[in-house]
Amino acid sequence: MAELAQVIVDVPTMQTDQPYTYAIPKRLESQIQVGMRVIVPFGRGKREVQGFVVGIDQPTEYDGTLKSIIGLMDLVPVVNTELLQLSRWMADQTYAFWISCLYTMLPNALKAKSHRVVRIVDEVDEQTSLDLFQGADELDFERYQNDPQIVSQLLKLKRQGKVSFEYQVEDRARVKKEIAIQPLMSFEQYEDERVGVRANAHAQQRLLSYLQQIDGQKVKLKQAEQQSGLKAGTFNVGEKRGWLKKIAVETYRTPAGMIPDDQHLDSPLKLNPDQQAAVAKIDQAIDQAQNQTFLLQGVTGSGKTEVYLQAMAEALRQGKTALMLVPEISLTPQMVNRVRRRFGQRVAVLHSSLSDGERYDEWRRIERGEAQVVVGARSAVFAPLENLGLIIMDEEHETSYKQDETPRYHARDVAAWRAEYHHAPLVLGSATPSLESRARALAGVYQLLRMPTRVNQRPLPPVEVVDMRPEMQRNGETNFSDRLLNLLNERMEKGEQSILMLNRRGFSSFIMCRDCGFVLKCPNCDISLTLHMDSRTMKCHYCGHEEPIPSICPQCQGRHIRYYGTGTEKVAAELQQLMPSARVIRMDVDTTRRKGMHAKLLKEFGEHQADILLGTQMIAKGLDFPNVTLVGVLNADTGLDLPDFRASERTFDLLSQVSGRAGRADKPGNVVIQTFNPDNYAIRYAQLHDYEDFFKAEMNIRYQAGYPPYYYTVRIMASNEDERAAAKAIYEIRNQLSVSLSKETVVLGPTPRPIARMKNRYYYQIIVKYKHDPKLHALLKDIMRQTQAKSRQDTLVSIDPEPQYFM
Ligand SMILES: Nc1ncnc2c1ncn2[C@@H]1O[C@H](COP(=O)(O)OP(=O)(O)OP(=O)(O)O)[C@@H](O)[C@H]1O
Ligand SMILES: [Zn+2]
Ligand SMILES: [Zn+2]
Repeated sequence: MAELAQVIVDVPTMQTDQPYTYAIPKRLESQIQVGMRVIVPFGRGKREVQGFVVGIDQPTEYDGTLKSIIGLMDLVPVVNTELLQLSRWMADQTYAFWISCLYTMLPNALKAKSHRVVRIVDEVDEQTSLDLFQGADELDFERYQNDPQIVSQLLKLKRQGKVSFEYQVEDRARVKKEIAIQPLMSFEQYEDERVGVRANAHAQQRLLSYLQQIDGQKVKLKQAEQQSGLKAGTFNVGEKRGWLKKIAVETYRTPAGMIPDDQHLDSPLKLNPDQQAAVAKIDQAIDQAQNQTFLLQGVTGSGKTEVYLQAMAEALRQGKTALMLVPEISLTPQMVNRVRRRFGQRVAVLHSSLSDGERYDEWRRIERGEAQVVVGARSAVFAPLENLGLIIMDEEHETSYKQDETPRYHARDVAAWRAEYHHAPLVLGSATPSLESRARALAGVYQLLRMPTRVNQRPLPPVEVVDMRPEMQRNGETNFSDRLLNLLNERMEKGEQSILMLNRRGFSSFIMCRDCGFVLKCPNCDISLTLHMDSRTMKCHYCGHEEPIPSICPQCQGRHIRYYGTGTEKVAAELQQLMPSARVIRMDVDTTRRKGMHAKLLKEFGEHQADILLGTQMIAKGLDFPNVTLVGVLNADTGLDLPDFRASERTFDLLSQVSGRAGRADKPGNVVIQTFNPDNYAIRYAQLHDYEDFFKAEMNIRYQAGYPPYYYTVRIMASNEDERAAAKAIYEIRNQLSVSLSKETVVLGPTPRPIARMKNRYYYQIIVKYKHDPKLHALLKDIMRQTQAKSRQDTLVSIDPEPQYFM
């Protein structure tokens, strides 16, 4: 009789996606649990891999041929029952491997790295032992793998059967330890010790008093030094005298901006009637554990965040937990602090600028129930909160909620799954809901909650659209219309601030030869290289290729190379010329790359250390600066003519969001949108703050063209270094689909992908549009299975349900 475990192994080349059965050795029987990571032998040889226990069977008879689990990596499960179920569902929905879904849920620190070691298995001569292995019985192969001499020596030993190559799983999650002191005596005993200490040995006397004072408690050494005013040396003396001992205690790395214990918390604001109505509806659903989805459609500055905060407070009052998702770029310190000042220590924050260690610490605080409120970007949707009472997704229309690599999940779907699991409400909030969500609200699937006006009846700012064509004829090439310049100067004089946005979606600075028109392109990909002035190089944003800026045209050897495109740098330079006394903060990928810079720049702007904040899309969302009364959009057009049916929706969203940054407090605001397409409907409706009419117009276009939300879409891509092979693969898939799919389903393509070559691979794609096709899911799973099995032929196939981009 033996117990058996079902294990999903971490083998990237795995052809199947099924759990493997392993025997549980007697010594592990009492410890092993579902959701733990284990180390198991896999395949031939001594290869050891990591795996997840996804099931434990009843004890059964077995014939003894099964391999046994080698060891446990965890003392407690890292994935609970809920997340285990979720991972399985996600694998099915996104056509991904179960193991990748499991890993996606865990913080990086818990993702194991397979590590190779060389172990001596038979006697080797002394010389070898000393030279190669330094007397030890194994060596770290990763360190020597690039030394051909050592490698060949090792290979020789291997042929002689003296060493084995092994895979070892190394756990990267390192708990941070700190030194603490532990008093060893009772109050009276310390009193007795005083006798043996000279009266003028003040430090030691003080230490004794301090130890009496802390009354047997462990105190971190740093803290003890602060509290007692004593130096580390005195504690060493205390240790020698047996008064205390030093121990290592587990500690959390503190992410910047952490609220200290004694911080006073903000009290909730008094809600206006719209907010009150929304909160009441959500609270009711929390109290009754109803799995209702709400669409909170509130204009910019209508106080959606306050609604979220008060609804979360209700969940906590009910003894439950709350999860709030926001797009990465609106996860600003301003926003995080707003939540922290409301809920203090109960908040955990998960965002991408945390180090692996910090993220792991936050994750553990959640997992242990120490944090009951979680705020975070996309992957925070997997936060191991138990007893969820409410999930919020702010800016629900944001495309960054969809992961664009496998597993290609949409956080909105995952959130909906979890809300259902916990019988909890889900609140989707936005000033410009996605067409999909708004259509569901229209159909009654979601409950619509509206907040059509700004807090305190402040008006939405008037928006002017400036046609840049006559401006260019008048003033030559410029990024600033006369109107925008006038307003900028006026704000400066009044001591008010402005935000300028440079729309850079699908757009970059590049160089072109004026003589022959040559554009420098990436040698591996089908796109032009981007100019980076800070590193003085040309970079490819897809594959990372980098080369020096040419001074001579590689094609015609001419010397007239021109810089094209309006990078923020160039705009900042022009602005400085036009307004020499303006203080400008530039915010883009380059100036915010260093950790903490994003926060620092926003803080400076908030403190009015600058008059103008000039930035890319990253400044469009979430910022709430009362002194900002002017917003300028320098180029509304980029992005409008991308080959993507969502281009207009994105432009409308972006313009509405950024306009919403103006005039949020007492002073009224203005918005100027510069464009070469003043008649475009997305720009027109954004000018009028008219979501409803934009929605109608756009829905009509989607209906005509048969796009979401009228149809669902799946994109299937095949890539290969050999272009013909990629094309052949996609044609085969297409043929396979066409014979089985329903009449209503449309297959578009095959076509080369708009960016046809990336990292030296050619891409071909088809788009499947369908309304209801019962066979499609199974067919796609088949295709995935077949193509994985054929992966030796170097063709990669990916299946992307509801793609957000078609580039
Ligand atoms: N009931 C209220 N009373 C007074 N002020 C409020 C109230 N609710 C919100 N505010 C304030 O109004 C401002 C705008 O609110 P908030 O940032 O929550 O709006 P929002 O709808 O989330 O905006 P956006 O979508 O533009 O980011 C904030 O400064 C907030 O503190
Ligand atoms: Zn040239
Ligand atoms: Zn490239």
